[in-house]
Amino acid sequence: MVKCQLCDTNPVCTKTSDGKLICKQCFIDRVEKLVHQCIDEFQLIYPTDHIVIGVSGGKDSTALATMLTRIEKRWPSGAKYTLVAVDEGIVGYRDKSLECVRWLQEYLQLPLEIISYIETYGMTMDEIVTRGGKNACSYCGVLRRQCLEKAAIKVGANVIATGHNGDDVAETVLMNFLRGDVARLERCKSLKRELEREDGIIRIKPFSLLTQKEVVLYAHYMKLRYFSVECTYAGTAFRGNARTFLQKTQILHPSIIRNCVISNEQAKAELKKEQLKKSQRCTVCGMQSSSSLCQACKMMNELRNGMPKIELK
Ligand SMILES: Nc1ncnc2c1ncn2[C@@H]1O[C@H](COP(=O)(O)OP(=O)(O)OP(=O)(O)O)[C@@H](O)[C@H]1O
Repeated sequence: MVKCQLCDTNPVCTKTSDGKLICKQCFIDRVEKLVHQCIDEFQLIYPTDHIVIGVSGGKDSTALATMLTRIEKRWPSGAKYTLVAVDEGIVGYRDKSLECVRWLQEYLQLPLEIISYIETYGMTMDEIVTRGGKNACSYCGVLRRQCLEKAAIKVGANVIATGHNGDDVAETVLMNFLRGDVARLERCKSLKRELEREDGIIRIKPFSLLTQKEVVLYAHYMKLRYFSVECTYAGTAFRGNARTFLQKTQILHPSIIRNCVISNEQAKAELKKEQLKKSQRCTVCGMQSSSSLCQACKMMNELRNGMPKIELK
């Protein structure tokens, strides 16, 4: 039996990105320390925070909620946590993944808030798709983001934590870079805590420096129950290219994900005045918006009037 290079006791289970052969227990300990260090170094969590963790039932957010709960026990910060799940109304997909969310709530014993598109917008995602419009992900991205904010406001939270991992962030950085979208590159900086909006809701991505592989292994070794089926409406044309490139290159250079995230973090963007959108309140729903009508209200109006501007693929 080859023994773990860290504890010299248990059998080896995996190889770290810096080439160490380690056991299951040391792996769990190592990634929890990495995420704790990231939270600490970039001051992502304050003792007075009430954090809602966006949980979809998928591997990333299931691992995130589990890890934040364990980190809080190992290195108490005093922050408070609530799970929030958005039910987009996708039959055969979200209803199944919500079963995993309910399992997670039992397992972690945290409060859970479920917010749905039907109660918020009067339409399910399935219905939005039948009414046509841009590609489904564009609608879902805007509406889900707003639902998470509404739920955070409802429970009195000031922070939203999501399970985006290093691969997700690096894909977004690469896509924005290839599109030449400097304003978006600036916005996808994931390792700084700053008041993004006037209503005080802060967004944090504590898994930004973990690779997808590390998250999957963590969820596996921790025996977490999660839903691994891809969304019925997933459309990933451009993102898919960035993903394939990063995954292929990562085999030869394991540190590229981390390097990509950190390089973008440290790069100083030259933003033109017109790229800096001033935030105001939507005149219809009152949520934060860059114009007098928020993107969610605009989309819902178009859908209700049968004139979606965005094509569904
Ligand atoms: N329906 C939802 N309800 C609440 N939070 C969500 C929901 N969908 C996504 N999120 C949040 O946004 C993050 C990124 O979502 P994305 O759709 O890119 O899925 P993912 O990378 O596969 O993550 P996961 O494995 O957690 O589903 C998730 O980790 C989660 O924190």
